[in-house]
Amino acid sequence: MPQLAAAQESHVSRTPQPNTIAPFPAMRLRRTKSSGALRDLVRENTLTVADLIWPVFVVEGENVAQEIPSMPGVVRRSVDLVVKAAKEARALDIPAICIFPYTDLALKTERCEEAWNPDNLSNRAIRAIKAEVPDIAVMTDIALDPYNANGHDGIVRNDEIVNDETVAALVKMALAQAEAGADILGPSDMMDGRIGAIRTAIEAAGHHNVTIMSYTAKYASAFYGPFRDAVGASSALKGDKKTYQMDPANSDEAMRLVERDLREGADMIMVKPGMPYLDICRRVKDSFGVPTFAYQVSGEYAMMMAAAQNGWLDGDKVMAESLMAFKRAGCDGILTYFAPRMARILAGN
Ligand SMILES: NCc1[nH]cc(CCC(=O)O)c1CC(=O)O
Repeated sequence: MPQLAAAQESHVSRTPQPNTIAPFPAMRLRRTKSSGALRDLVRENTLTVADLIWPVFVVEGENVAQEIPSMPGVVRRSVDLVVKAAKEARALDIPAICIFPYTDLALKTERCEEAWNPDNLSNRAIRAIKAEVPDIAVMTDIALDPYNANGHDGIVRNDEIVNDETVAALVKMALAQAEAGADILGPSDMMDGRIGAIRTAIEAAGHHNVTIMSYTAKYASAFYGPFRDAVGASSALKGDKKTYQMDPANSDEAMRLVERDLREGADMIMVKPGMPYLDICRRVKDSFGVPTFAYQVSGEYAMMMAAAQNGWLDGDKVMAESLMAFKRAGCDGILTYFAPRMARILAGN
């Protein structure tokens, strides 16, 4: 068991002691289910709008909203419309928005220089949001894939994703994002040593309050397919990401990664994808008691939307149930494309 403090939060599960179970009919577990009021009283977890982080896709242009066929209801927005979306999100009390750029093919290179361009699409979006909606937290993604001719999260040399050179590039990318005004940096690259390197660099640059939410337990998953369409990385990617993202068969390894990232300076930990990895969320929360987040990824969103569009599932209900499941699993918050839709329902409209 890692040495970091054991979790004491209310949402940590506790097993009832055997002597609290009375024999039937002294105990009828249906009693506390017998009305809405009673169910409200005994509910163990709550989902609120404060739990939601909204991932949005940014594209060049003005007044542009492009549909993404594999993510019904999600669009790529030009910077002006991203600012508008941030305003809407803030009006709904969504605390954070996360920026993902769709990069023009012409800007994708093998050295990925566009990633740390202070005026790249992502950094322009961050600046524009912070200028007009200063009280929404802006989260970023740190990985080279949107800028990489190879589609990989790291620099590729002789068919290898080279770790240390990639970390140096990620540090430059992180600094440019912090400089643009990002509140939460989200390293999603899965290189070794990146959290420590980024933390050291942003401290040295004076960004003491810039937080890091590490994509710590990020699995090599087939559930990212629609996202890669959304950011235009599907066609670029050669091979797979198994030499850096986690093996879906592993769970102990995730605990080692969490401990490492916390020691290197991560403020918050993320598990990704979400629904197939709720056991990992629970282990992280129980073992470390630190701010724990899950990313309900594009493929999870696409599955639910496809079934709802066919009339096979009730879209609103599966959305709400799936998000509550993250709270039950110990998460403090969820990155979800459903954020505005869920927020509207939580607000009662
Ligand atoms: N490193 C980039 C990144 N950041 C978030 C996602 C996936 C998000 C989603 O599927 O919704 C990915 C894709 C990948 O690793 O291939």
